[in-house]
Amino acid sequence: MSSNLVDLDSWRALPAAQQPDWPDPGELDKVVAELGGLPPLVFAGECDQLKDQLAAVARGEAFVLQGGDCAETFAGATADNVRNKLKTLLQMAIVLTYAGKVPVVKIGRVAGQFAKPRSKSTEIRDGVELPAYRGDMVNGFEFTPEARRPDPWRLLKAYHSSAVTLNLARAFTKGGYADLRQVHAWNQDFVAESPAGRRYEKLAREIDQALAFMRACGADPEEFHTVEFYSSHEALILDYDRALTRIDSRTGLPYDVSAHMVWIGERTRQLDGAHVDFFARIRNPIGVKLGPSTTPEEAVSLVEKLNPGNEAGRLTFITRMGASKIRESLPALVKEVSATGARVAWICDPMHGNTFEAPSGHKTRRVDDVLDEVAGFFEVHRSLGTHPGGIHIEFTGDDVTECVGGGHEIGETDLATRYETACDPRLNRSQSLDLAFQVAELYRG
Ligand SMILES: O=C[C@H](O)[C@H](O)COP(=O)(O)O
Ligand SMILES: C=C(OP(=O)(O)O)C(=O)O
Repeated sequence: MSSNLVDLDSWRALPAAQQPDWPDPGELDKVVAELGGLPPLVFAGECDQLKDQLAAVARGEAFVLQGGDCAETFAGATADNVRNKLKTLLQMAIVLTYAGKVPVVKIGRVAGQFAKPRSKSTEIRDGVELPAYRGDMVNGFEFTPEARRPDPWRLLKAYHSSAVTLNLARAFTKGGYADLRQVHAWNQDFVAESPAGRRYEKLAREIDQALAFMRACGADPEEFHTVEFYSSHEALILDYDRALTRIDSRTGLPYDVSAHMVWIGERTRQLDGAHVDFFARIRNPIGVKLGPSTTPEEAVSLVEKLNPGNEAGRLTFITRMGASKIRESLPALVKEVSATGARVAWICDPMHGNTFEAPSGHKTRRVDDVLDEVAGFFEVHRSLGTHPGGIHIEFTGDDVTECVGGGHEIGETDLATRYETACDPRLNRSQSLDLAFQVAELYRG
């Protein structure tokens, strides 16, 4: 067995946070063996293409739009859901590209985002205590002992749901749906009812005119007809991502081919932990979430462990500080990491530091806080002369009522109207477009 493969299992000797308490390890072994024989979901060469694009992001030449569900569900792997999510991502990307005048790297939180770290390992309702829901990859959302019992066979279902989702995403992005001539079509069901939709429609008309002019000049580049779209998820359940880690036939190097990009979450980025060890050995572009408690020394140590060769595009820091903390917590991290000469892309997750519980008991976020954290992210990087490289958001293409505020002024008492998330509150389509317009203005400066 090559040294790479042997190294790939060294994480098993280290503490691994947030792992399910599988009732029967023997069943897990059977699932892992079966997963290990299944085809890759992505090609290592595509991972390298994304790495090149993230290198451009780190140089300030491109901008990341990374987003999707907080937690994907097996039931959500449908054509309508994938199309609606993609449609919103494409609309946001168009706004950023046209209004922000910057190439946009489109990465979905899709086709693998089926596992969730939790603040508490159990949940109590009316005196009944059950294991917390950890995502469809682990257990069921229903509050029953049967549903909440971790089931390793769900790992296989997560693989197949990921394959279905990725297949749909590839079909939509390469098969004409993402053609720029659809720029109005993506908005048809939206424009009348939403201020953001009407604002988008004005921009779409300008784009149409620009496209007509380009065609009249004889220009009709392929980039107008398809888009590059990449998959990503938090590689939380290491048995899943290890089983889908394969040696690339071109380079002899290991890639986690469950997705183009994977990231380490805020709760699993321990320097001496299993996740950092595993991530240090795969060659994908990788991300690490950094919360307000991150010290500059930790950030520098993460660079040293995860990208000792200072490979361009390899490492992205996804900061999730909270609107009230970003302006004080981010500068020292950026300064210290930049002082080492590390080639790191910095993107902002304006969601996870801004969660609170509404009086109704729903977890929610204020759109104003989301917008303010992104503004703070740009302010810090502009003041330091570094690059605000992108945003990482939880959104849906549906008109859910999960985050308060935005163009439709959703109030805390409206949350129950259409609260559908399996874990954390997501921006709805209108709120997502509002965010894209603000980011475009911030990017232009
Ligand atoms: O998405 C991130 C985490 O999985 C989530 O915020 C945890 O939620 P909890 O604090 O309700 O466990
Ligand atoms: C769990 C997540 O975020 P964090 O690790 O930053 O809490 C997430 O992005 O789903």
